[in-house]
Amino acid sequence: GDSVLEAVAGFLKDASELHNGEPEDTEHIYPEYDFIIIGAGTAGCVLSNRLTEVEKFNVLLIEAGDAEQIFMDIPVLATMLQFTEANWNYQTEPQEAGCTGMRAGRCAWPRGKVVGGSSVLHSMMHTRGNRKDYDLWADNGNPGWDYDNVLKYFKKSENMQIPELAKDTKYHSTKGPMNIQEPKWRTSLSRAFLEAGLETGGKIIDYNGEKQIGYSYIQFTMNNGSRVSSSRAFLHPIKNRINFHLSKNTMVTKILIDQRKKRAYGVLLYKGGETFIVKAKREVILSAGAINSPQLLMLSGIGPTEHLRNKNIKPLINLPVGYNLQDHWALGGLTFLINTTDSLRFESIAKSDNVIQYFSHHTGPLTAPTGTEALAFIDTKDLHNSDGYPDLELLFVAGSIVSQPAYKYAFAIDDDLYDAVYKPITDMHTWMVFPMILRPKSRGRITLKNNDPFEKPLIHANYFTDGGHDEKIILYGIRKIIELSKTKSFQKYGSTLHDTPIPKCAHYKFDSDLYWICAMKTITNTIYHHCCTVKMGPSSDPEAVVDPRLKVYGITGLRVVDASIMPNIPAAHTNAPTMMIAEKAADMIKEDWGISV
Ligand SMILES: Cc1cc2nc3c(=O)[nH]c(=O)nc-3n(C[C@H](O)[C@H](O)[C@H](O)COP(=O)(O)OP(=O)(O)OC[C@H]3O[C@@H](n4cnc5c(N)ncnc54)[C@H](O)[C@@H]3O)c2cc1C
Repeated sequence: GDSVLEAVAGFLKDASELHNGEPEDTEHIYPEYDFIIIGAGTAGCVLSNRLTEVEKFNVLLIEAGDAEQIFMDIPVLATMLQFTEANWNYQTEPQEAGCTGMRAGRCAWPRGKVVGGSSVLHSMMHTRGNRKDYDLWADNGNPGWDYDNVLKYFKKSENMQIPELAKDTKYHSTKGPMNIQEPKWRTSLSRAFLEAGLETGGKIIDYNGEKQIGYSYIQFTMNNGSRVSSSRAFLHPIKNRINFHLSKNTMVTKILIDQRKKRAYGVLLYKGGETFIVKAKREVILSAGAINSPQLLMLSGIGPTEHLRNKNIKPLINLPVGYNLQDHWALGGLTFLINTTDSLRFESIAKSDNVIQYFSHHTGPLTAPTGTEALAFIDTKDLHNSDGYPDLELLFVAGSIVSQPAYKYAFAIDDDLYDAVYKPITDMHTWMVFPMILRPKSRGRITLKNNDPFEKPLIHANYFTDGGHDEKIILYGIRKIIELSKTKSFQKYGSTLHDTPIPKCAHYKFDSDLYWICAMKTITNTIYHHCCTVKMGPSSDPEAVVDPRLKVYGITGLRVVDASIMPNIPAAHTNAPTMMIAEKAADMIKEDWGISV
């Protein structure tokens, strides 16, 4: 077997690779740079890499959080990271319909506050979305964002390590910095999910290939069994570029704007107890993510005039910043009990043998990303069209809320609800599927609580406020999952629906449509794809904040490049689309400064 010594050696090697690989915290920040990028998240890391390819550009990347740590790379620990300093720890405001069974009626919205941003907390699922997502962006007045144009940017990041998929060179590449793998270890239940899909008329597909409808194991942003954050893929390789500085533990509190020229000329920073100004010769680029980017714009006077006045901020440019908030969410409690021991449970993962195996060889159950193993994309309006446009995703998990003590806290589920419904099955082997809406019609909003940059903004998720469309999609998903549970493939495990009703919904007949609609509004789970709060659109679009080249309307020297510019949420987990946005933005920025791409 593997020796403890071998594991210790492996651990030390991993730790020093990470420590020596991440760019250092720059000691001397210059008074001026060509470009200042705010936020070292998914987008900020990609941009920093691509812009510093041009030797005459110098770049300062500013990150509020600290360095990435070794335990953050262990895939099975992903959810635990939410309890560290690396999480901004946001919560939604109480709302009329969703999240009512979560603690104080608030859903937890974790976001990465660390070098690598949310790509350090995320579950590493790599999905691009559908051709129609991007064709629609283009049709709505954003030339250059159609699928044929963005495909090359999806490919540019990618280093596809799954051999069968790498052969499809029209859709995949092996030349980019971001490794894509299948995990080295998975439960047998994930195969049951795919087989159940086949039994009920589905197909197995590469959802990042030509067509998207069907069932698949998940492709992950992993290398050799551990996480690849955006920082590992894009910042580590540029550690020694002399035209690149990274400042960690540094908050941008304001974007500075010359009011006469209407030009962004720098940022106000807070680091180590000091406040100071750094100027940008060419551009300030905001990549602080879908919650912090709108917050920082509003703090700087760019936003809805009335709202800014109410918060004692001098309005400079009236734009609908913070509106159009979109997300993917699901019923989080649809649990099936099994009569075998094949699910992923915390106590069986956290065994010393597994830990030793992980650090010796990067294999075993610690390489399983939070138990999410397989998925299906479904077009509920055109079921038999393999080239359809999915509005529903089924996200299979080889466990459930009872599989790991941390889940209850991560999802912020109310104690009484948990005790009534889940405590009785705490020790059982289970699986679940998130019935996840992909193209919601409900729209939320980010607002400021006040004008203090250290105060959290307010998140109005507004789930289920669209008059009934969104709940029907999730309901369809619930019915489909119950159908899958009854197939031979899942009956091999004796799968049965956990049927203890949620007390709040117990006045409806269990398993009736009304019961499930009540359940989804009670145990509402975000899938963490917050986006769209700084919408890209043509000048004729009253909701647009940035133009199709991602420049903020009415001002020069300021772009936004991150998940907040998406006009509509794609039918995808949003990390890969955010990398694509940053790859494309880098080319646009180079072009605009006379560099041929
Ligand atoms: C728990 C979780 C699980 C997820 N799972 C998946 C998944 O499996 N697959 C997937 O595709 N997507 C997933 N996502 C979503 C994905 O991670 C995000 O869509 C993506 O990382 C967004 O990138 P971004 O660049 O827009 O923002 P971020 O990556 O969040 O980067 C923003 C950065 O800006 C920094 N920042 C913010 N404000 C300031 C300031 N004032 N000054 C300085 N720095 C600042 C932040 O600290 C952060 O590092 C998940 C997200 C979470 C939170």
